Amino acid sequence: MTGEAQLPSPGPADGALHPGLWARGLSFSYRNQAVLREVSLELRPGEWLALLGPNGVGKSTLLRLMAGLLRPTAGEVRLGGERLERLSSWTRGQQIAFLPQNGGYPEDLTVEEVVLLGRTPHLGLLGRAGKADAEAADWAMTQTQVTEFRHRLLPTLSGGERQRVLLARALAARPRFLLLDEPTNHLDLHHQAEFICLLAGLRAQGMGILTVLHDPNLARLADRVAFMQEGRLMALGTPLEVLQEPLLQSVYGDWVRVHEVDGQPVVLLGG
Ligand SMILES: Nc1ncnc2c1ncn2[C@@H]1O[C@H](COP(=O)(O)OP(=O)(O)OP(=O)(O)O)[C@@H](O)[C@H]1O
Repeated sequence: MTGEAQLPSPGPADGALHPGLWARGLSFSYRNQAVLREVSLELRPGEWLALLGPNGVGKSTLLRLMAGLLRPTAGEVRLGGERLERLSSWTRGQQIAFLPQNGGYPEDLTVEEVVLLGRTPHLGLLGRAGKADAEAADWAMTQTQVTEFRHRLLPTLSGGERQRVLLARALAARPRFLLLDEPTNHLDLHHQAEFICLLAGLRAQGMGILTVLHDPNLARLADRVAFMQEGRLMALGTPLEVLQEPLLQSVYGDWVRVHEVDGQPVVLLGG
């Protein structure tokens, strides 16, 4: 575990040194409320990085900054060495897909049409979807098991079904980096397990995935875990390094217990 992340020095070789999506010294305020303070972390290609922390510490804000949807008040985000704001929104959208926590959704489009919206950054000026776009949407619907709903409107789906459709929309862009804010909300245990398998397949294809989660027992399945508290990165490392009882108790209270089972941390409430 590295504790508070060190700022790597910038330079012309950044792209080679940091092929991932790299936040460096990020600070952010909403009006006068400082929400993030000097956060540095890199989402590497092919890894699953889980971001944990209590409510309101700035996790969603960090994801929005890394997606280029907010501008930092200090620090920067780089994609393969290039500053995010130097890239066009098309290029950004092709490379980084973002699933918001409570994003709205179009109520009058079918599942298939919503998933195709994920292809927008790849469409030309005329905005017409072609064969490659249809294939990418089909692939995304298959991955998230929503093909059977393809002709239904979103309001007619259950919360978990809709969550999978919105994940499919993000996947349809076939991005290099996928930023998911509480993607397992509404998912039953079966679909959580399917989601974990899906992430394994995507990582094998080189996709870097950053998920905000509240369940440490899901986060322990990630390659690395980042832990935030009060706008700062408190810990970054393997699940075993980060999911330690003293850290979790200091943040969540004494009722949190961490047991090691087969070399894995298992987090329980009470007893
Ligand atoms: N648009 C906004 N305007 C003003 N303040 C905001 C805005 N969005 C978030 N905040 C505040 O910024 C802080 C961080 O919010 P953020 O949503 O990033 O936290 P979070 O860690 O994702 O929380 P949670 O786990 O509850 O989703 C909170 O205090 C929140 O009230």
